[in-house]
Amino acid sequence: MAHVKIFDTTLRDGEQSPGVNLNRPEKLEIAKQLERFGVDVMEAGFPASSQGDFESVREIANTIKNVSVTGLARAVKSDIDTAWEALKNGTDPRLHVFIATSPIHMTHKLKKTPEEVIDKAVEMVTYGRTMFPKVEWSAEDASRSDLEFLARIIEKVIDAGATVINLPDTVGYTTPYEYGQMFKYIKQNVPNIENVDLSAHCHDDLGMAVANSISAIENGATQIEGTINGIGERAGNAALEELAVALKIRQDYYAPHETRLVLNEIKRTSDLVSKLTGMQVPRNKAVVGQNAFAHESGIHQDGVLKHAQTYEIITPEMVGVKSNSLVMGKHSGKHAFKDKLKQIGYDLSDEKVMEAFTEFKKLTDSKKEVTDDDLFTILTEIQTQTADVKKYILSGFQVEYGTSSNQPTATVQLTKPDHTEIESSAAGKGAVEALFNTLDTMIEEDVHLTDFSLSSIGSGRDALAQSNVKLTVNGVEFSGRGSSQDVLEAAVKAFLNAVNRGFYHQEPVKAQGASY
Ligand SMILES: CC(=O)SCCNC(=O)CCNC(=O)[C@H](O)C(C)(C)COP(=O)(O)OP(=O)(O)OC[C@H]1O[C@@H](n2cnc3c(N)ncnc32)[C@H](O)[C@@H]1OP(=O)(O)O
Ligand SMILES: CC(C)C(=O)C(=O)O
Ligand SMILES: [Mg+2]
Repeated sequence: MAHVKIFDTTLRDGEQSPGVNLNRPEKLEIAKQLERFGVDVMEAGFPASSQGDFESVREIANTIKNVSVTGLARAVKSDIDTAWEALKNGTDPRLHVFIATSPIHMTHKLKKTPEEVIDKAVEMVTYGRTMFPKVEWSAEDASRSDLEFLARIIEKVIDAGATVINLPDTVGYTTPYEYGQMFKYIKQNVPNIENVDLSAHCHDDLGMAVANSISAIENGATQIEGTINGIGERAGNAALEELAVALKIRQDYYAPHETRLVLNEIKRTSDLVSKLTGMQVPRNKAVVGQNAFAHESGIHQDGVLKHAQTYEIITPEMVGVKSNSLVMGKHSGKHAFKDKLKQIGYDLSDEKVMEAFTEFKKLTDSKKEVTDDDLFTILTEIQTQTADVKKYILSGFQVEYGTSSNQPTATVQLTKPDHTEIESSAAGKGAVEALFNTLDTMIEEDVHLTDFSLSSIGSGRDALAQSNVKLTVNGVEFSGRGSSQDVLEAAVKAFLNAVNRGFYHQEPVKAQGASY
């Protein structure tokens, strides 16, 4: 079997999704899960882009031991120096340096001639290799580049020491046939290409990212870059879970290519990324959507009952979808609880286990059966929350509303970042709007709501509600999430979570590298 290496960029290109802003504990939690999932390389961020990103990349590189951690850099010396500072203590540090090679990018964005771009690429790869044992070089917008030029620059950067050559379809423009032909051309026309890994990086603007990635594999790519749930810049990147399952299910066709991903970690990885980024997975999404294994119509149900494979090509078990085991409840004790945490993949400090146990017990007072999904939600909150950061904290709220002529009115009590207690009231067309209007009057930053959603975790009247909010704080978009058995409380928590991220991000006196 030929091993196709998987380069995950959820924490870099994935985080470039508008409105997604992960804090340090959240990034670390995703990084740990990517390690369990078995990716070969993870791109933890773009260290030169901000102090927060630098700190996150450094912490991930220092923590993750079984995966090579990389960080992105422009063809700029100071970006490369910063990347080295962040990555140098990692187990297998590698640099990912890029420069655009298409006429449109070189002329209008970089304002450089093709020869200048070659010189810069060679200079920066050479420089990167003075520190990094491995250097990936990306030809940004490769799919719209001149092939002869591409071959020329690739040969030179390999001579300069690049160990991986990545050919991105940066704007999701190419088709599977064209993209495959580009890989074939490079294999045939770059004499030293056999010395390096050849990588594909696809975007999904025309819905072809996974198909393009597979075409690249068929034409010589040895590494595929993508993200969990396909999140990323604009329409996103190639969804790694789809790629991995496609290679597995159609191994009759794609053999000898296979990944080393642990397929039954797919569901947990997808859930974690979705929860922490606030990017909900569409119900009908391949492999991880809620409907991916649901059969609604009679003929299909009949077929599945008679023989599952009539309509089911992937089993839920293969990707780690479990039927909800409702074993935790009011009478469960600490031992069973700790065991359950391990089963659902959480390794918490003793202090956090106790915190989680208290939350769990609180929930069992009002909810008969606590599902794995409920626990996952509680644990994710606890594992990624940050203490000692200045923020708005909800003290309480009341809402008066009904369907008659009364206008819904909310009263909210908050503790402000400077620890003063405030209370305010406002009305709205509905209960949520009344609450959000009230919060608006209390928060000093300029806040505008751009998106709000509510969903239930599991089913039943007593299910937990999860809310996701996107809003702008002083013009910059932030997302927030909150969960509670009460839908209004979930909404308020999500609103404040987004505000606090914005507040922290923009606070001029924020501690360098602290998380929000
Ligand atoms: C295809 C991709 O996904 S590329 C990665 C995209 N990701 C991001 O941009 C997120 C992080 N980016 C950032 O935080 C900021 O853009 C920074 C810190 C990197 C740079 O910020 P600024 O210095 O304010 O520059 P700004 O973003 O406005 O412009 C980018 C500059 O980098 C240059 N540039 C772009 N790509 C490259 C490259 N690969 N190598 C060298 N220079 C580059 C541009 O030409 C422009 O230069 P100019 O200022 O001389 O015109
Ligand atoms: C930085 C590069 C690899 C990128 O994300 C792209 O070209 O899409
Ligand atoms: Mg990209």
